[in-house]
Amino acid sequence: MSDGQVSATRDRGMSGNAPGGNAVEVTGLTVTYGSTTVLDQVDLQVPTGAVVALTGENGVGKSTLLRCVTGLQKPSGGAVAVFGEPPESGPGFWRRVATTVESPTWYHGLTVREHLDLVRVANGEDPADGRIDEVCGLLGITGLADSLPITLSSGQRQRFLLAATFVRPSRLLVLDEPEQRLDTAAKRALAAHLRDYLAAGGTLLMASHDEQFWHDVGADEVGLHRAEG
Ligand SMILES: Nc1ncnc2c1ncn2[C@@H]1O[C@H](COP(=O)(O)OP(=O)(O)OP(=O)(O)O)[C@@H](O)[C@H]1O
Repeated sequence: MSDGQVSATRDRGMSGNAPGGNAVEVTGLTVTYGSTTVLDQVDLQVPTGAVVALTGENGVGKSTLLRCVTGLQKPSGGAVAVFGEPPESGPGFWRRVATTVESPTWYHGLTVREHLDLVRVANGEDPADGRIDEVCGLLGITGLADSLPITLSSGQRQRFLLAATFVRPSRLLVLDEPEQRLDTAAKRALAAHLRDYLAAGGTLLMASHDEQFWHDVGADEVGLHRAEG
């Protein structure tokens, strides 16, 4: 491969033939921007119920890979399957997959709580069933319920983004550096929540620069590497 291309290396053991099948299966994924190849023939399997952390230097293509997995970006080549189907194959996809890969646009004038109510209702769930309170509690944003998103600090906004993701029903979480901008206690709480999500049968694919964090979540590391010249 030439400079600017990457390969994926599984640094810890992970079978591509899990009994429950693969929640995510990426085969020969290639992404080019003009004459620059960012991802070149990348393969990745995330077995159902597993947790994988994509790691690697800035610009190596982690977010690009995650966008392709969620169907938010069309690859130049290769194939992606999520629970056996191409991503974004219909509204049902977003009932199974929740992601922070693209930040949503917030509605001016709606509070944190009102946004979370909206997400819950749009997904056919009861906003008063206690789930929002539970998620806000674990992320430490209960006291921000009446705040407008524009008034939040960067770390508070990250907690809010995670909350809006966690109140959606999902079987697969695709998270882009979920630990970013969080303080130490919030990172620990987030890691504990993600472990609970996995214990309940969920699958997690994330990008992360924080080794302690992805160790705490119990992730298998898959390193993306720029190829030598
Ligand atoms: N729309 C675009 N047009 C051109 N190049 C792009 C575009 N989006 C991303 N890139 C390039 O693709 C490469 C991979 O970007 P990506 O955001 O996937 O990296 P990353 O591994 O997630 O980086 P970081 O660790 O900094 O978040 C970078 O060199 C980036 O400049």
